[in-house]
Amino acid sequence: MLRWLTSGESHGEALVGILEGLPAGVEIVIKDVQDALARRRLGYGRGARMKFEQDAVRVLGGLRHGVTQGGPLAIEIGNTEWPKWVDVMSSDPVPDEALQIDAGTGDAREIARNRPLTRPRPGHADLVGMRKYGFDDARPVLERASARETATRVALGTAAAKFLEQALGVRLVSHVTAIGPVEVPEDAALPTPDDVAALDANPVRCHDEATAAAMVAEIDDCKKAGDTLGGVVEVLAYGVPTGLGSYVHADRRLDSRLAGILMGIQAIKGVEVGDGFRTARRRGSQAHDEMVREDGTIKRLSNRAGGLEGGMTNGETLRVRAAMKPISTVPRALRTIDTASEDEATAQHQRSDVCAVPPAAVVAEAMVALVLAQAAIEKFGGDSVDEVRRNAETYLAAIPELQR
Ligand SMILES: Cc1cc2nc3c(=O)[nH]c(=O)nc-3n(C[C@H](O)[C@H](O)[C@H](O)COP(=O)(O)O)c2cc1C
Ligand SMILES: C=C(O[C@@H]1CC(C(=O)O)=C[C@@H](OP(=O)(O)O)[C@H]1O)C(=O)O
Repeated sequence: MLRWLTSGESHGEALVGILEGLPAGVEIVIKDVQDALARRRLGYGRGARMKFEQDAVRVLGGLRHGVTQGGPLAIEIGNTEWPKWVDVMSSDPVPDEALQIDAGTGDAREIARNRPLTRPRPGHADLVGMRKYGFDDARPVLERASARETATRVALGTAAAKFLEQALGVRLVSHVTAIGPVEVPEDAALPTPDDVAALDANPVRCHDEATAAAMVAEIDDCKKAGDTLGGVVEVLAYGVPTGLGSYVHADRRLDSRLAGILMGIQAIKGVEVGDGFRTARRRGSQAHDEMVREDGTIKRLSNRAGGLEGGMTNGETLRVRAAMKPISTVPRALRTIDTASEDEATAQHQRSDVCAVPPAAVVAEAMVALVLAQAAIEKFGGDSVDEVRRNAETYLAAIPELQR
């Protein structure tokens, strides 16, 4: 069984992630995690914080000499913003004076940091979190609801992706298919693992050059207007063995597990598998993937299902999409209320991303890697990479000739 947990706040000292159940023998070095985190920081439209903060990675357990040992993998990502937040986010109580900055002479940013947040921002967890956990300050809500936490998911997802590649030859690709109203044409070629370096280098992680340029222009336009944008990301997994997931029960279906995990990313509001909602508008003859036998093996004439039938991988490329809502902290401040008075208010905005769709693609890729690794370990078992590989080969070799 593969499971994971994350802990930590956006402006706390560090985030921590634990991945338990990863087989021994996965080759991974700290630089792999740093590189993955660097990819998550990329993207045109990201806010000021991405420019000055670094992800300070430490591996605290589970890895020895660049090889996983079978025990829980523990990764710490230090927030280099921490020195500014030592008092506000202190785990031990601090004297009141530590948080009181002179309103006349103090630094405006510091005053804003220290003051209780009583103007909940529409689109964020602020108001409901205050009600639910009994806070009169939205600070603790936003600290944990923040997508800063996705850094930990990407770190853990890196280990899952290394396992998938080394044990099964699976390779993942993530890209952006829409930013606001600007979309990649429906018939555009899908990126492959060979395109990953070019996607990393593209400012909006888009495979189609003309669309990428239009996306950048849309972000510029939106920024000028004091507004924010969402979009759509797609994750592709190449080389996934057939038979991960199951049709026998709802919670064992791989499509339900992928949808759940992708919806668990902050700001994701919809998930599509394969052609997704477009399939619903087609007739059956145009919706499914016909099979023919070619050179002794089964070949599909299309991949509209996105590599999933009956909640199981069918051996075709896995293809899932996630739709992200526009960033909630809108510079052109939205109306809100004040929980400390009856005054009308506008939501606080200091700094924020205008568009975080490119990093959301990297986060979605990490989440798909974790779910696929989990499903692969369930299907094949094994305590080491070699054992998982052997078990997978034996299973695949036992599939009757006429079903291959
Ligand atoms: C990679 C990433 C970066 C984000 N950056 C911001 C940001 O800078 N400002 C903001 O208001 N929301 C940002 N968000 C979105 C918020 O965290 C999210 O809208 C908020 O948690 C509420 O969304 P929910 O209703 O889906 O939880 C980001 C989301 C992701 C995935
Ligand atoms: C720090 C990250 O993303 C943050 C996610 C986020 C939010 O509200 O979700 C708000 C912003 O942080 P702040 O409010 O401190 O400016 C982003 O920078 C990150 O992705 O590493």
